Amino acid sequence: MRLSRLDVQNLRCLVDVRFEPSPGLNLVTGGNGAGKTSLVEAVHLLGYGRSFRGRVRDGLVRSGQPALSVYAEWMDGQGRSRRAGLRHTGSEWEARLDGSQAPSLTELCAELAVVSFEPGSHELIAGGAEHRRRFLDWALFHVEPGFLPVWRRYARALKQRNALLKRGPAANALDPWDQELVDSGQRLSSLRADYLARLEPVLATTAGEFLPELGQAGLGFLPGWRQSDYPLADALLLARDRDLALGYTSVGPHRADWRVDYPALPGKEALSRGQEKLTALACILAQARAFAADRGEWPLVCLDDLASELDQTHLRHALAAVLDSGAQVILTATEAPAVLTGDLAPVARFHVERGVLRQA
Ligand SMILES: Nc1ncnc2c1ncn2[C@@H]1O[C@H](COP(=O)(O)OP(=O)(O)OP(=O)(O)O)[C@@H](O)[C@H]1O
Repeated sequence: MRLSRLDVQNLRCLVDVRFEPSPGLNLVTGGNGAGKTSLVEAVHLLGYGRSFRGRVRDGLVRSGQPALSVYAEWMDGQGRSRRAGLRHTGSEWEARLDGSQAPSLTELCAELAVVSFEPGSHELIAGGAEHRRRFLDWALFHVEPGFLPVWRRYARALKQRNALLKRGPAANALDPWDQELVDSGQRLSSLRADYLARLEPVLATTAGEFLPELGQAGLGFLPGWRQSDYPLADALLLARDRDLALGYTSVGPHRADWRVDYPALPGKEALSRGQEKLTALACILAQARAFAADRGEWPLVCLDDLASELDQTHLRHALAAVLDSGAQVILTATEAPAVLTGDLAPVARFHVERGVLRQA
């Protein structure tokens, strides 16, 4: 995946910016509030339909403007030129992919694979399970063609079941939706478990590069019900009275989670903030490596403000790991990190000031 052009209009402080990154390492420097993260958010928006700082309606559109727009051109793994554009008002959007109307944002996001590490990424380890489910489902969305239909079936059945639970129905009205949840949920869960099993050795290698002192990292999957005790159908039945009282479905794959285990530590609570960040970075890079192994090309790697998150040694390891693979990287920093002055890789330099980007 090689981004060659990114045009951004009216996204936070970026009024009208054109970014033409090189295929390798791109360093974007600028002072606080200059617009570095906004540039990375523009890339992320095309890859995820949202920012890592929230949804478009949460302040992504420049104040006083009706909509933002982002346009990108890139080369995919098969050497084909691709282009995509998105205009978003915060509530409504229109998107084009290779010159045609994109029927859904999902379709757009399936084409441009992006992984981002940013100052909030430690939430992947320290935050709620929704961060980790999103991480897991992003990977499956890109590498497992059967995932999206199953995920949609499950989400629809869950919505219907929850609506019935809120109304306090006759219990047997739940039966067809329980069956649908079981059929799609078991499949969803086994796709997630299989993916984590494939990711585990990649994570062990990657985490070993950053945190060798913690021993070999392992991954534990928590499917969202006590799978080792009973199947999902029984879990739903057993939870039915509680679900009726709560008004929502309390067990199932929508409550799934996963965790990173280190033999040297009793649990994730024992990680320092820096170790949380390094573990999150290892997970994100492992995910990108696993993506590359499946798809034959690396996703675009965005590393926002990485130098303020890591010490120089870890920064060098992280950049070397990504750049050795030939991935395209967008790295932002208030100042050029010292490790970039060595022989790491050729660097294309850009500078942003009050929302105006220029090649440095
Ligand atoms: N909706 C908006 N409309 C206009 N300006 C905005 C909007 N949201 C944020 N901003 C401004 O855009 C800038 C955001 O910059 P950004 O977060 O990209 O900075 P940065 O270069 O990453 O800075 P830092 O180094 O401090 O993280 C800030 O100056 C902020 O005040």
